[in-house]
Amino acid sequence: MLLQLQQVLPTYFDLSRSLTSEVWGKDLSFQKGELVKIVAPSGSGKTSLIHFLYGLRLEYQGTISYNGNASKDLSIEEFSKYRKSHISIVLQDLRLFPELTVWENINIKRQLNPYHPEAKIKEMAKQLGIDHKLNSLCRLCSYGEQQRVAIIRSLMQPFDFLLLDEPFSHLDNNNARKAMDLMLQEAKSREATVLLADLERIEFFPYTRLYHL
Ligand SMILES: Nc1ncnc2c1ncn2[C@@H]1O[C@H](COP(=O)(O)OP(=O)(O)OP(=O)(O)O)[C@@H](O)[C@H]1O
Repeated sequence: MLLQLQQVLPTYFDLSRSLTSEVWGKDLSFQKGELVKIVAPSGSGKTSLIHFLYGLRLEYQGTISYNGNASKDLSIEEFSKYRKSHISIVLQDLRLFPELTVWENINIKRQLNPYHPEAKIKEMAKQLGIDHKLNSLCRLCSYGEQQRVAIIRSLMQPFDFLLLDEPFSHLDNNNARKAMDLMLQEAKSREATVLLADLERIEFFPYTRLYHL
């Protein structure tokens, strides 16, 4: 399993951005199992990069390919089918269903392509300290609780790549570490690559490769 970025640059960035960035405009490839940290100050394009990698937006020049297949060459349906088994994500804005419960939000994702049995939802919720919220509507949960819901939801499917956009921004260090441990354990069991884009302050991600955006 291989992820390659070739000369990727948002169409709305000046070419000069690739002179200072270790990612924009560069050729990079990531193998299965790598832990990649992308340090990205606000405004450097962190969310843009994560959206491009997940195929949510295509306003970039250059090529992003999974296993040699350029994602821009796939139709929306083809890429969405590919993601269901190969790429999972925690988006910065989470995109939970506010009118569904915590349990429902997680289980909807699980049912699309189950990697874990239903019982795992409760187990993970307990591990991250939100088991008492399983029957609450998501819109009534704090943002930090919702971040943990999005994290657990991302672990319900099979994946080779886990994309994380500031997943711990509303968590205290203790809860962030627990969430990180769970994600690392899940990634390891799938031999998956984790790509974490965040501000400098995440100290405890045991990255194998580090880039400045
Ligand atoms: N579609 C677009 N068209 C034009 N400019 C855009 C577009 N999307 C993002 N930008 C601009 O690109 C820059 C990077 O945006 P992005 O959201 O990727 O940053 P970020 O690094 O994730 O920031 P933050 O950490 O503050 O969330 C910003 O200045 C933003 O206004």
